[in-house]
Amino acid sequence: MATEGNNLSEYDKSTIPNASNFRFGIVVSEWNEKITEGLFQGAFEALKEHGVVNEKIVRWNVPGSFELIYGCKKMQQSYDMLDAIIAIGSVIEGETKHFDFVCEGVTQGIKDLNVQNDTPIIFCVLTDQNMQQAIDRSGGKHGNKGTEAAIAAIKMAQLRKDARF
Ligand SMILES: Nc1c(NC[C@H](O)[C@H](O)[C@H](O)CO)[nH]c(=O)[nH]c1=O
Ligand SMILES: CC(=O)[C@@H](O)COP(=O)(O)O
Repeated sequence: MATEGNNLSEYDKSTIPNASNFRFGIVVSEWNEKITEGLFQGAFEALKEHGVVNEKIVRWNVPGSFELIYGCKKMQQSYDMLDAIIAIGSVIEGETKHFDFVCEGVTQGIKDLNVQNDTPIIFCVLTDQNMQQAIDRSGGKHGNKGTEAAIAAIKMAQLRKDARF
């Protein structure tokens, strides 16, 4: 298992650019709220650790992970000064195939937004078989995917800035 043996929150802090001049958006799904709030806290704290002030972080909530697509699209359109956006969700498998369609839909939708628009969107959507797997990846024994997503957002913001010249 890719995450097994690794910790989502561990990284070499010396390799991360100073993010104090970047602005970030975070769109958070309200489904499995305890998980998504844990992911948000991981992302928020990592951004702050690398110099981002509260005023440079915009948060919107959406009902579920499928709505992350529309929420991120509108954030791209509404805030052209954002350097990157983080999409946070937690999809947990149930009895039916709905899990498959939600996961595939949000994956493809966020991919499309990255292709069609210039503000990068980081995919911080957990797709777990059960609640324990989600707990383990949102501040539990495997670390916090929100932290990983924040670092990815900083790196992509820097790449986007460098690519302009
Ligand atoms: N079962 C989960 C959902 N389902 C809801 C969908 O995301 C969507 O809000 C609904 O189909 C209306 O369009 N969402 C999650 O984020 N996590 C789940 O486990
Ligand atoms: C990902 C989902 O929508 C899923 O949790 C819904 O559960 P079920 O498949 O049992 O209806």
